Amino acid sequence: MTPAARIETAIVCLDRIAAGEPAEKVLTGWARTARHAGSKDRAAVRDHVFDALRRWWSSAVWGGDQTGRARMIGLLRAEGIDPTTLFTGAGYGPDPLTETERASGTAPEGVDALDCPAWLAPQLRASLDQDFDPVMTALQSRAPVFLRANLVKGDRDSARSALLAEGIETLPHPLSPTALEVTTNPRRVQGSRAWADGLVELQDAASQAIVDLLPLDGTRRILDYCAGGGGKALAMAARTAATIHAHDADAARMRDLPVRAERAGVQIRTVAPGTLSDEDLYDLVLVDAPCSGSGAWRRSPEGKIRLTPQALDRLTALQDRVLCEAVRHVRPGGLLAYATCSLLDVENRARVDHFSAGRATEVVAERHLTPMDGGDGFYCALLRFNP
Ligand SMILES: C[S@@+](CC[C@H](N)C(=O)[O-])C[C@H]1O[C@@H](n2cnc3c(N)ncnc32)[C@H](O)[C@@H]1O
Repeated sequence: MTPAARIETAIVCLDRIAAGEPAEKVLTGWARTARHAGSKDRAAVRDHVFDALRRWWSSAVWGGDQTGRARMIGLLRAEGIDPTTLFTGAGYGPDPLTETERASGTAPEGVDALDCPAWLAPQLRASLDQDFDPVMTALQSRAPVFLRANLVKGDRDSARSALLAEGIETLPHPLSPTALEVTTNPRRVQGSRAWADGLVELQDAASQAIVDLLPLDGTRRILDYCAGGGGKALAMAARTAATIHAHDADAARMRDLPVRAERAGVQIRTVAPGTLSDEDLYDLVLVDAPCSGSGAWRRSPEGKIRLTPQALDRLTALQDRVLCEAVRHVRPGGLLAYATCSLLDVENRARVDHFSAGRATEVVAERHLTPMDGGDGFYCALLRFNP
């Protein structure tokens, strides 16, 4: 595919996404039928689409309209590239710009320039304070690729050397003693020997830092109540000999966990939803709660355009419910860790305060991370239950 043809394909995908179809479904649907497209074409189309999602509002203002075509024109203008060099109509590329398109489009201002959903700006501003502008700016760019060195199989240096031998360069990242930032060939990681042998796992550095915060020494039984794919359960298992149980309301989300645990050389027992009883008590229960994902909008930018006030209300109600369910499994004197990848106070400290009201709990540690720290935005509070 020519560079222009990749842009034309991204335009078609963006129009379907704007009409409500999920981005992943649109991209995989296109890739399945596009026999002429090689792996570099697929990656380039995906990058165009995700760049436009991250810059949903600014690209539309630069391009002068809300269409996929205007957004791609806008992205090029924002990067200082004259769109007429690619919009020529040649080689399955987009048609030349009309007179109206040439005359339209301006530099975005205010929340549009930051690609912040206008309705959410007051809440994000209040939550982030003076970091609002730099965090929103950071969320307009792609996320770095991070790995977690698996301490069961070696240390961070040995993982680095093994990756380097396969042409993958990394740098230690200060957010966690296990974090490596991939600086060359990130797309090779999952085909590498180091990954297949379980020396490293793909995991955001902030996610690793949240696990570092958990006091695992001295714990015998840990419940990961919202385990999902098990990223945090695996990171905990690499640091402790405690028994770890992984639970999720949606059992299908834990489907790959046994294979991942085997690759990592750790043991995690999955617990089917609905099978935990009130007698199942743990020293530590982690609630990595379903949330807006606003801290991870670099990685999953579609969330930024789909979130609505109603969806946020539903999420905070769900967070309250999950906390109430999970606390039944904390032993007296045990710990409950509440985490989200959200930047919003309403999903973070406000939920902890709401939950703690009238309960004999004490917040013993709390951490807020934003993309300014290098990884995703994350929040974690550690609560002790006084018997
Ligand atoms: C943020 S994700 C977890 C990510 C995971 N801990 C990781 O590190 O990879 C939140 C998870 O909560 C689960 N969930 C939603 N409602 C739940 C509930 N009532 N009880 C338990 N899990 C729930 C979702 O299915 C989802 O997998």
